[in-house]
Parts: sequence; C-alpha cells; structure tokens
Amino acid sequence: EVTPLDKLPGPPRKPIVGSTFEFLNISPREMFLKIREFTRDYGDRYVIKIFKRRILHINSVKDVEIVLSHSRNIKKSMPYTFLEAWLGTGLLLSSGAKWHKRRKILTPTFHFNILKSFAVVMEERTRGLVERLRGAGGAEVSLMPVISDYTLFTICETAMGTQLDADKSKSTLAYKKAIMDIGALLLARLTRVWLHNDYIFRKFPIGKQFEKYLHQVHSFADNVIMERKKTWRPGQGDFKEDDESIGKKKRLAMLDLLLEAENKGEIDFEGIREEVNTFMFEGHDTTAMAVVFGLMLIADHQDVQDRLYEELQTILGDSDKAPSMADLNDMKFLEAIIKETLRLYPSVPFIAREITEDFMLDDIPIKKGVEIAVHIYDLHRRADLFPDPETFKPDRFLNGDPIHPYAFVPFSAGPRNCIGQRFAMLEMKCVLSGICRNFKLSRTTNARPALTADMLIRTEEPVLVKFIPRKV
Ligand code: HEM
Repeated sequence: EVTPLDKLPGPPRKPIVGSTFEFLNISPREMFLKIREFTRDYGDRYVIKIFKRRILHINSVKDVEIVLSHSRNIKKSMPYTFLEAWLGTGLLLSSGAKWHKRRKILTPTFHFNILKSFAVVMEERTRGLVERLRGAGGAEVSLMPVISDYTLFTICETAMGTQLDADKSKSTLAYKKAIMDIGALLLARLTRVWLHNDYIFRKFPIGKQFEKYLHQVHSFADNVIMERKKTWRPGQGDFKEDDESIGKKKRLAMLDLLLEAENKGEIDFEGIREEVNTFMFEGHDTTAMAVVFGLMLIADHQDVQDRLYEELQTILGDSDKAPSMADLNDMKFLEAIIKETLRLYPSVPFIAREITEDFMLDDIPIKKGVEIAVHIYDLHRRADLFPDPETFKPDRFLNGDPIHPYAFVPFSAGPRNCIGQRFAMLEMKCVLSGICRNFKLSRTTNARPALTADMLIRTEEPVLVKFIPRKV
C-alpha cells in the first residue's frame, strides 16, 4: 500500500530492503555528512526506509513544533533501546504512565534552592579544574578528557553525593573508565547493523565487554545507594526556602530526594537505581561537549572573549570570590555565548520518536509505527531562522528571543524536554566564567573541526586550546 509518506523524497528505496544498503558499513562521520546532504537535497521532509521501518526526517520549525509539542506521542524510537540495559526505563527511556509519574517525582529535584546547593559543588570543582589548567603552563590542552572529568565529577557529587576525584580507589577508577567506554561501545553497535539484535550482540566480544562494563557501573551505583541509605534519615531530602545551611554544612544529593520519595512509597530501589544511572549518563557528556565547543569558540573569537572578560570584571572585579546565584544570573553576555554555542553545536543533534497514536503533521497523516527523527542540528542552521547561520554571533541572543519559540531547541521542547536544562546552564556558566576570568584562551588553528555524531555531537580530532594565566 502506498501511503503519503512514500510520496515524500528521500534516498532511493528498493523493494523490501528500502535504503538499507546506503548505510551499510559507513563510518559515523559519513553518516553525519549524509544526513546533511539529504537535508540539502530533499529539503524539509524526507523518508528513509530501512526494511519495514519508515523513518520520517524533519527540520522545519513548523514540523518540529507539531512533533515536539504533541502531548501523547512521547515514545522514544528504536536506537534508544540500546541504552536500556544500562539505564533501565528511567526518565529518558520510559513512556506512558511510568514516565508521567517519574517526571512528577523528579521535577522538584531541580528547584532553585536545590540548584543553589549544587552550584556550591560546581564552584568547588571549577577551582580544581582551573588549577589543573594552570598546571599545563600555557601549553595546548586537549579539552574533552579534562572537561568530561569535570562534568563527571560534578554529576557524581550532585546526583549521588560521591566524590570521584577525592577517592582514588580501584572501584572508583574502574567506574569512571567503564562509563567512558560504554559510550564508545554503544556507538560501535549503532553503526553495525548485524549487532542490533540482542542475542547476536551478546555472543560477540564487544557484547561481552559491554556486559562487563555494565556490571561495574551498576554495582558501583548500587553500593553508593546502599551506603547512603545506611546513614539516611527521613527529612534529609526535604527542602526549606530559608535554610541557610544548604550547600554549606548540609550537602545534598539528588539521591537524598529519591530516598525521601522511596520513604513516601513513590519509588522503589530498582527505580532509584534507574534514575541514578540515567542522570549519570544524561548529566555529564552532554554538558561536557557544550563546554568544549564553548571554549573553542571563545578562543577563536578574540572580540567575544574581550567582551566576556569585561562582563566578568564588571560583575566580579579582581576578586577571587565565588560568584553568587545573582552574579551568575547577571552574566547575560556569557548566557548569549552559551546559547549561540548550543545553536551551532547542539550536544544532542537529533532526537527520535516512535509514533504511538495517529496524528496530522500539518497536511500529512502520520500513522502509528512510523518513526520521526527531528534534526535539531539542521534546524539551528537554517538561514530563514538564523541569517548567516554558519557564523558565531552571540549577539543574536542578546536582542530578544529567536523569531520562533521552536527555532532554538537544544534541550528539546514540549513535554519531553530536558529536565536538567537549568542545571546544565548553571554548570556551564560556573565553569566558563571560572575559566575565562583566570585565563586568556587561544588556539593555534582556528579551523572549525570536522564533526561527527553518535548519540551526541563529537569532533573527529581533539579540540586543542591554550590557557594563558591572566595573573599569577
Ligand atoms: C548542555 C547540556 C544538555 C543538553 C544539550 C541536553 C539535551 C537534552 C535533550 C535534547 C533531551 C531530549 C532527549 C529526547 O527527546 O530524546 C534531554 C532529555 C533529558 N535530559 Fe538533558 N541535556 C543536557 C544536560 C542535562 C543534564 C545536566 C541532566 C541531568 C542533570 C540532563 C538530564 C536529562 C534527562 C533525565 C532527560 C530525559 C527527560 C524526559 O524524557 O523526561 N540533561 N536533554
């Protein structure tokens, strides 16, 4: 049966196999480039058929709004299921009633006062990072390993109350390594169609390796949860607006709030474990990529760097004081830099849904079972939304909002938007302000790096930046 979707353009579709062979054995970089070509050649909507799967790809603001704002089509599509062995059906992967319930329990975790206590952790870690960069003595630093340490330590301390960097025990180091390696294995699997089947995957060495890392990650998280539970007392995860001790004497972790929810019968141990693992995953790599691209762009644009330094001087002076929440809120130019970074390099370049309820995409009926890929990367680089789209211009975000509420969606939008976006903005502001008030950044090459993507956007080559201390 020919459906309206079959009339849409797309790479040649053969009987039965569809376009499957276009994608066999191609590298992630080739895949990334192919999608950009398709967008250029086929426009706002195109369909890729992989055997029976019909995947509609969209990048126009009108379509993106309809899909992301739909209140019931919130199910994630096939590639996400590879994450399930690690994350369970925590907030990122769940759907239906379970998702609604969890979202309700977890939303208060990002209340202003809780973020305030997390900011203390972020500030402390930023100081450590600044010292580490100072240690490089002005030589080039490869950003990703250093920055992902920072974001991993921060999420570990805020989500679980555990200090990864202070603790050099074997299990801690193994945990850090396992988290990093799982990401690489997931990508390897995503690009090898024959490993998509769970049974086959487990038979291959890569599958066995994956199991081993999973075991390490899960048992580490389980231990932390058990330990915290031993000393936990009811009320520990309660919050009061005027509690001055928060963040000082009282170190709060997301885990305390989850244990509070368990005490009220809202979530069980398995649920806590799913959410801890989900936040460890979603909460570090995404932010690390954004900080890496942010530092790269700041180093490449001297004029922007000068204006940022001036803003930081105006707000913080020559002092060494930690910025308050109000100070961070005043950093409007830094905020514009971060947004413009996320426009050009959205950490999550695309998201995908499986349609569970028929709906109209404007003029086209979309049936249950169709998958839709929303290309945030291509949306953000449309000239009709962002004139001169390839150019880094933070000023776009200083003069009011983008022309359409769905034109800029690095954190997605609608019911399944990023629950951690305020956490992420806070962390990015802490770390970028901390670095830029202490160092002058420069690069030897200012070419834009070749991009690629797994679940997140990446660079082919390491991003190298020099950090010259502003004062000794
Ligand atoms: C720059 C940093 C970040 C970016 C660009 C980002 C982006 C996104 C996007 C695009 C989604 C939607 C995914 C989808 O529909 O499949 C999402 C969901 C999510 N994010 Fe983030 N994120 C960031 C940081 C964080 C942080 C720091 C946390 C946790 C502390 C976090 C936790 C989550 C969770 C739990 C979800 C699933 C929410 C739900 O489905 O209800 N993210 N994020």
